Amino acid sequence: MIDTEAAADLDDAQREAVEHHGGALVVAAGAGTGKTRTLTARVARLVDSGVAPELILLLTFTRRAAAAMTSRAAALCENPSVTQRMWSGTFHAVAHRIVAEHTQHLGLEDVTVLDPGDVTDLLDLLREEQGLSGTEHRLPTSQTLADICSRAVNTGVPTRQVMAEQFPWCLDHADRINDLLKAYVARKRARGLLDFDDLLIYWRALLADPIVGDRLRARWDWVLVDEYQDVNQIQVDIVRLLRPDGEGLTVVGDDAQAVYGFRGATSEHLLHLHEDLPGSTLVRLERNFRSSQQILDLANVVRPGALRLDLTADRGGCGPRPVHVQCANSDDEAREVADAVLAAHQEGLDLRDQAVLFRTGTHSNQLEIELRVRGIPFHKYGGIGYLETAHVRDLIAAFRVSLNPGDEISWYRLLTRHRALGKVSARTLSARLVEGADHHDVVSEAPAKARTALARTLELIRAASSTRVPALMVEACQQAVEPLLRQHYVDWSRRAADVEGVAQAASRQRDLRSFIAEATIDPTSVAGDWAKKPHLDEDYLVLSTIHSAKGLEWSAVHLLRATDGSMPSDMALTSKEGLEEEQRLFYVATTRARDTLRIYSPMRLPVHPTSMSSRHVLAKPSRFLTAPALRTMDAVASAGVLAQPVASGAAASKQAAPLITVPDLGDLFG
Ligand SMILES: Nc1ncnc2c1ncn2[C@@H]1O[C@H](COP(=O)(O)OP(=O)(O)OP(=O)(O)O)[C@@H](O)[C@H]1O
Repeated sequence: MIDTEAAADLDDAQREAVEHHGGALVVAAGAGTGKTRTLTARVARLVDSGVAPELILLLTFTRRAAAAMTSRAAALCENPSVTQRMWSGTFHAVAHRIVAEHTQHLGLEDVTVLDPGDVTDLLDLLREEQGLSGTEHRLPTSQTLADICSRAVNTGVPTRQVMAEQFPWCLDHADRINDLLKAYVARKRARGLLDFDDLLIYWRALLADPIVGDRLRARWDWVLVDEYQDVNQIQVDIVRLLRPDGEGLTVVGDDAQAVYGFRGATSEHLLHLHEDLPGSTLVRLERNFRSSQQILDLANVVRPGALRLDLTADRGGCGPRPVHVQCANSDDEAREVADAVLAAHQEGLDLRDQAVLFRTGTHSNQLEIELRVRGIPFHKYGGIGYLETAHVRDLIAAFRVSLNPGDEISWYRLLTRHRALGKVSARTLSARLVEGADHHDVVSEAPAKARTALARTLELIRAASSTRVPALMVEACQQAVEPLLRQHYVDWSRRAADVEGVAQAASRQRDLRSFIAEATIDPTSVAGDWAKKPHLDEDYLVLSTIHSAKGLEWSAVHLLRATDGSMPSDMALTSKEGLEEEQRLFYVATTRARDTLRIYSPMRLPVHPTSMSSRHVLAKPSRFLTAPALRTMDAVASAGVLAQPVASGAAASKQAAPLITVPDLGDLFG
């Protein structure tokens, strides 16, 4: 037997968590204190002590985290079979596996997962059917309706209350919205379609059933959950149903890093679990192995949350204090960042060990231009969402109709990719295809201009459906979608490699259905894994939203737009919860840095976040940069600020006016 603790290099508190026996274990830990390492070592330790990997379930927040932790645990306990035998994945991926195994119990013929794009397509389709898409009924967008529905389902709060609290402008339409959402639920049930929330609801329902629930509980003796602060109520219920008395349960989290309130998560779940399970043990990790004490001094001041954790740096020595850089405007901010990145690079720090973080994708617009002009390579993560993976989802839609011709939403998606087919025709024709209409008839019912392309698509989909060999099926689907996508996306050349990559990965699968479910559940990471990414040996600067930077670390971190309205985002200013979540994001951002941290506050910003317009407003430094926080930092004025003439009183207030007035050309469009 190998000594897993020694192999994992643990400190006393981490070792206590790894070796814990009996009763539930709640590991409450600050940033950089080795939560991931502790969880991984605990898995390795269990296997090492003779637990069969099949009896362990590891639930994580992303697919990538599950894969990384499983392979690290396998390496630690020198048992490669762990990667195949242990149950691990995101809540949604595991839910899909369980639901797919129990279709009969749930009265489902097949499991078709709707991704968020499919959900809005289905809502669009229902609005059309109910005559609600005309301009006389100005209903909120389908995206807003989907958000209201998901919020209600995840929190158990009725839609009317959700609207009153979070979407007050929708209240005038509450009855119509509720009718539409009822129709949405009925259609999903009738067609066996499951959105992401349904996956969890169905899993919870299976666990709540006395017979099936007992069988499922007996499957795992050990349940370990990462990032527990980000679970929502349904996930809490699932965890509690899996381990009702807490025996064999380990949860790990940090209440100050809960940043998924918009998905119904609340930072309180972590502490509630400890309170609700009297026999549970709470282990606190406060020793930080990532950052210098100077960075932690700031992090400790900005850290919110009920768990009073004070981080202490494990590493000795003294690092530079974080720097607060006051900039004249966003161009000046971009120049300052680029200068600092290049200076550090010249001193030997790789670009990839430096990162620029921001609250929202648009905050890096000016910086991206600056980096291109200066020839600094960069890669941007996060904030891309589903739009960026649309082409991958198009290919997946072709796979889905080949496997299940009753998948109306995927037909609809595929048909709308045909140039001469509008939404109305696509809707009518997809309904015909679902009925099983002859493909020749469907083609003859299409608008004349669309017939040739449609005939070709349907022919290839028929070929794909008629083979059982995954590689042949994938090839036919790829042939079907490529010409459509080439016409549909202006930036096709950028997207082609993703489609090729995903097709190749799909053709290697033995179980195409699971692959499709996984790609539907997590298209960004699936596309990211197979799509063209920078080579590992390439050096590039990382640009990332704070959400996407969670769990990561760099030597140097630059945090953009620390101004009120950007961070906290003005969308969050109206509610206490919203503001608290922004503060947790600020904490996540500051704790990503190992050695240097620079926080930028431009004094004026464009009126519209995406525009390069000449209209600017004055911006105040973020309210999170309180006096105690600033005392832990050095203040620096950017070159742009230093170059400005000193202004005071009335002159200073004039700074709200643009520096250079550009004609707005509005008269041209009168
Ligand atoms: N006992 C230890 N000895 C040395 N280094 C450690 C130890 N535990 C963790 N580390 C290192 O500290 C850093 C942070 O660890 P890890 O990513 O597991 O922390 P975390 O708590 O998940 O962080 P966060 O919540 O901020 O993302 C990593 O570089 C890790 O290798």
